[in-house]
Amino acid sequence: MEDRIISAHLMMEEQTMELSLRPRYFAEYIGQSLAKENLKVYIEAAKMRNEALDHVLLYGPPGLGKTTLCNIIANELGVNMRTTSGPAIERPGDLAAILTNLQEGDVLFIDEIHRLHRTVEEVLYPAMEDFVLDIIIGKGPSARSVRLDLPKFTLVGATTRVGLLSAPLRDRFGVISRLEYYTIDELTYIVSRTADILQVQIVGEAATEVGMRSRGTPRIANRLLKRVRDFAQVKGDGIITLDIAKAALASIQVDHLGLDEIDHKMLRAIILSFQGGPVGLDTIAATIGEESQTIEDVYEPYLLQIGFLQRTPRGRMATPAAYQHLGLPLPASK
Ligand SMILES: Nc1ncnc2c1ncn2[C@@H]1O[C@H](COP(=O)(O)OP(=O)(O)OP(=O)(O)O)[C@@H](O)[C@H]1O
Repeated sequence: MEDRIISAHLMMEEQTMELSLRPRYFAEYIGQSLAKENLKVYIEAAKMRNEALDHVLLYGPPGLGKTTLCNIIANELGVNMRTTSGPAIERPGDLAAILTNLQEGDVLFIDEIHRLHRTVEEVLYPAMEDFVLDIIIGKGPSARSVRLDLPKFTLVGATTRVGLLSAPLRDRFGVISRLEYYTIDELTYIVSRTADILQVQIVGEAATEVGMRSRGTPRIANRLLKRVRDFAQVKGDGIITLDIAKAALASIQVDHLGLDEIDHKMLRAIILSFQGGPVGLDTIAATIGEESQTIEDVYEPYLLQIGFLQRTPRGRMATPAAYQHLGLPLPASK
């Protein structure tokens, strides 16, 4: 019981920390210039017309700042943001309750929107398009449909899997933005900014080192920084130097490209157990004991991005660069 209370307390601490690290306005949101500049225009235009912003779909790998960007959209519009997620809305009635509680102009954020139930999705179509809700009252022959007007709201959907969105849902978003991996410079800046907020001193080279190993992802950059800070506190004098950063990152098994134990296990499995592939995702998942979905959403996109993995119709293949990174000899046939 006590453990549960402590872990709940820790979770709250973690969440509060997360909130304070989140940029609140565009000016603090680093990178993603294409998405950001376009959104600024659409927001400005919507404000000038005194209208709700068109619905926005944000997609890209986890941790790139979709939730953060949605927060910023709401802040810049000066409206409230309601947050929910695809799997949390179990029945059409749940969605109806959320929609009828919105105020004019509000932003409704649906994370993992690709996981909406089909029946819920159908309620969402007229809500997005005409701001109405069609609800069925009663059952059998006496059932009738009642139409309710909804306040004009902006739906911001986030997904790591845009391909899984049904075409009718995707087509109802007026703005579709893809978030990209961040550059090392951007991540260095994010690390320095977070260090400032956490009131920890970090030398420039150490910030770059953490940035370089963050797989292009701010959430990972912030997580690594917190771990490096622990090492600096316990093993050093609290200041994060390059040496401390390198030693800490080596201890937590994050290599110089940001690959961790699971990336290594996955690449080794493809190379050593399946001669470099092609091998199916489920087979890889079973071999290394990870969920296929986690591999597909979290690990694979970065390995594809850095050219260590290739997706072919017959499965995943390790590239020569992956062999080289792991120090494994390339077979003559490759
Ligand atoms: N552009 C940015 N500048 C500074 N910090 C950022 C930026 N984008 C994200 N972050 C930080 O990274 C963390 C993760 O961002 P966020 O939760 O928005 O990611 P996400 O893409 O919504 O992930 P998920 O889709 O998995 O929820 C946040 O703590 C935020 O502080």
